[in-house]
Amino acid sequence: METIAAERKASKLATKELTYFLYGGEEMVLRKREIENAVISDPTYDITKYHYLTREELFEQAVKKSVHSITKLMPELDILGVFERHSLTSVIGGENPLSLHTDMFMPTITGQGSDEQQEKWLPLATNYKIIGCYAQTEMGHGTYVRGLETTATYDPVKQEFDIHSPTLTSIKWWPGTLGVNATHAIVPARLITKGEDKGIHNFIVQLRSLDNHTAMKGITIGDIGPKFGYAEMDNGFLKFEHVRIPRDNLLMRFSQVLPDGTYVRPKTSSKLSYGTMVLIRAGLSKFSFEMLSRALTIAIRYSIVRRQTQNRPGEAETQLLDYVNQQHTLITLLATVFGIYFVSQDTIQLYVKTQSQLNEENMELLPELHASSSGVKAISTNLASQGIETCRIACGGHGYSLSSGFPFLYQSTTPSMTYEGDNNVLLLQTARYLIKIRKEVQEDPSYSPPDNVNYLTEAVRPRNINFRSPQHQLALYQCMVRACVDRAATKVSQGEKIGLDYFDAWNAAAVELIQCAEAHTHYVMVKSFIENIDKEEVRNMSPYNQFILKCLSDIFSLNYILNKSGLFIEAGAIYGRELNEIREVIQSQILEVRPAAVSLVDAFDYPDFVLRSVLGRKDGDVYTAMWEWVQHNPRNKHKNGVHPVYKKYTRKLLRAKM
Ligand SMILES: CC(C)(COP(=O)(O)OP(=O)(O)OC[C@H]1O[C@@H](n2cnc3c(N)ncnc32)[C@H](O)[C@@H]1OP(=O)(O)O)[C@@H](O)C(=O)NCCC(=O)NCCSC(=O)/C=C/CC(=O)O
Ligand SMILES: Cc1cc2nc3c(=O)[nH]c(=O)nc-3n(C[C@H](O)[C@H](O)[C@H](O)COP(=O)(O)OP(=O)(O)OC[C@H]3O[C@@H](n4cnc5c(N)ncnc54)[C@H](O)[C@@H]3O)c2cc1C
Repeated sequence: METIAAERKASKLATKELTYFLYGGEEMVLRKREIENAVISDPTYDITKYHYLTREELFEQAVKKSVHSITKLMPELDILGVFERHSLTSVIGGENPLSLHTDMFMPTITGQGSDEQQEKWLPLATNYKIIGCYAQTEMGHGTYVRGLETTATYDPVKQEFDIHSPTLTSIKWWPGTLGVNATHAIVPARLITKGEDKGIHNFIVQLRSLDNHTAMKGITIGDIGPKFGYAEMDNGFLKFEHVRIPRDNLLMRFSQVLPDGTYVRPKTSSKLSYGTMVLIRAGLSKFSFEMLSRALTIAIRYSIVRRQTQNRPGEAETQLLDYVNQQHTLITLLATVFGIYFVSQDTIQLYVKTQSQLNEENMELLPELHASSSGVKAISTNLASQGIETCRIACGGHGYSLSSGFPFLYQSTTPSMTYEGDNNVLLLQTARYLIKIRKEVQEDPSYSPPDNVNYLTEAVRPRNINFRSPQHQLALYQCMVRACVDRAATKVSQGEKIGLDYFDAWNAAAVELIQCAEAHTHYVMVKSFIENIDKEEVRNMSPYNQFILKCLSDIFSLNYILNKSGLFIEAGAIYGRELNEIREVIQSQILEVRPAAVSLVDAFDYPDFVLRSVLGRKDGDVYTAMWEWVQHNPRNKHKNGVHPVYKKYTRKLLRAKM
């Protein structure tokens, strides 16, 4: 305990200043803490036995907490804003089984419902008179949205849609909040009118009775069973047998079906019906930051408290975080988590800007938003999931205990690599955009690419390279990414030249395409980090805080160059003989950050209650906490300390004559 206190005392980081920066100011932090304290002091949210609960107990407790927070805490705390709602959800922790209602059901109505439809449905949803979910994925299709099989056939006589699951594979499968709690769903289905298939459109369908919650006529519904994690979420299945809904349950902001069945196409883009997925993708980079920063808070604090091996006679055993390998592992991840933070801020800003333009029917930024949100979602969820597992491994055996907090963080983060669009598929979407921009640059000399794709016209290796220079780092990335995009585009065109059709040529280049999208997204993240720490808000910070952020930026930028040095060398950006210098810069910056490590994770401002970790306690009293935690283990609670399996099985073995 004294070690971590001593490290805090010795750290020169202005922790509070960094916390206020990360959360958007003192007022936000104080409000966050007010909400946290209200939850922590409410016995409904007690987590003492959390890790010992069964799957059904976890689910029931999660629903209880979710309903309690909606009915009691939100009114009491006058919670209205997104930040406050997020603070409440974060401190309650676990999966919020009703989250798809606010995260996807309501935003879809807001984004794709007509004014009349919003007036009808949003008050019901806001006041929880209905509970919604987003039922897009089917047993046979998740990625291929255009291939969804559920049909919505228009009947002009009754002015209704007939919603039907024509095949086994068309059964909706995976949607959260669906299995037990939802009364309604957004159902993407094939709109068929006048015998013509108009493609996927979004419909509102009632699933369960508002009187007794039984399934509506023609609906078969339930929970899909145990998963890798997500025990508190009722991911469900949903089968339609010619379910009838009124015509105006088709969300009609962009396209309509008239009473006689005439289809009115969207004036702008059919892809606006994908808008909710883009919204969630934009937010998943912030989610990735939160989950990885929690894991790092646990791992860094434990690595300061934990000592292992006496390396000099008469001296104390060495702190884990004083082993250079441990420093390299965790401090490069600290750099990564700040990289994710900055790019998540930029992505959300791009989403808001695009959304306001879309409201004026200006589609200009939509392609860039789709490409950027796809790439950033893919890379940030990859980095967070892998980073959490790395943090666990860095904490040895105790990291593998549920009491460490890592297993929950990992099982709660890793599905984000799949949901809201599989990461490979999304990176291919980013690649599609890059190849298209490159084509425009080649065909139109007057065309200037978007700022984040500027390497297509600006990539030059600087003379007398200085690896500590942000501008030089960016120039190296520009050379590398340009080469990756050229390589992928060349492979596609080579395929076409030998007579492959578009799909085969594209598919043959899939690995290079994903690689160029990944490289581009890392460039975007490095650029975001460098540009954000050069902004006035950071420049007004204490000099030491600025210095540490610059060290982290260098580490984030250079560590990727080191790990992907083959791409940079192949692009002529760096030479093999320069790798040692890069290693030395990284190592020196890690050593600069080491004394500030405990304060950097303190700045994330997670109460122990949120971390749910005996290893990550702020006071560092790990072993006491571990001993207290095991007292709750039901397996140790049997009479005389003898588990029933002894009498049932083990005793026979011990007494058998073999
Ligand atoms: C993979 C996708 C995007 C393919 O969509 P598709 O319609 O087949 O389009 P194309 O690949 O042919 O591209 C045509 C054109 O459209 C542009 N585009 C595609 N998507 C968007 C978009 N969202 N916004 C704007 N523009 C878009 C694309 O760039 C092309 O433009 P060109 O100019 O190049 O022609 C699609 O099938 C897809 O998104 N698949 C993933 C499905 C998914 O994300 N499912 C999530 C379900 S909800 C969920 O998982 C919930 C989880 C719970 C939780 O979050 O807690
Ligand atoms: C925890 C969790 C919660 C979820 N919640 C919801 C929800 O609330 N609502 C909802 O509608 N859905 C939900 N989903 C479903 C999720 O959106 C889908 O699983 C996801 O879109 C991936 O689709 P898929 O499972 O069909 O995978 P597939 O599309 O079968 O992909 C499998 C693999 O094939 C590769 N692949 C597939 N297509 C291509 C291609 N075109 N090019 C290259 N490679 C390809 C992918 O890279 C991937 O690795 C959830 C899923 C999970 C795990």
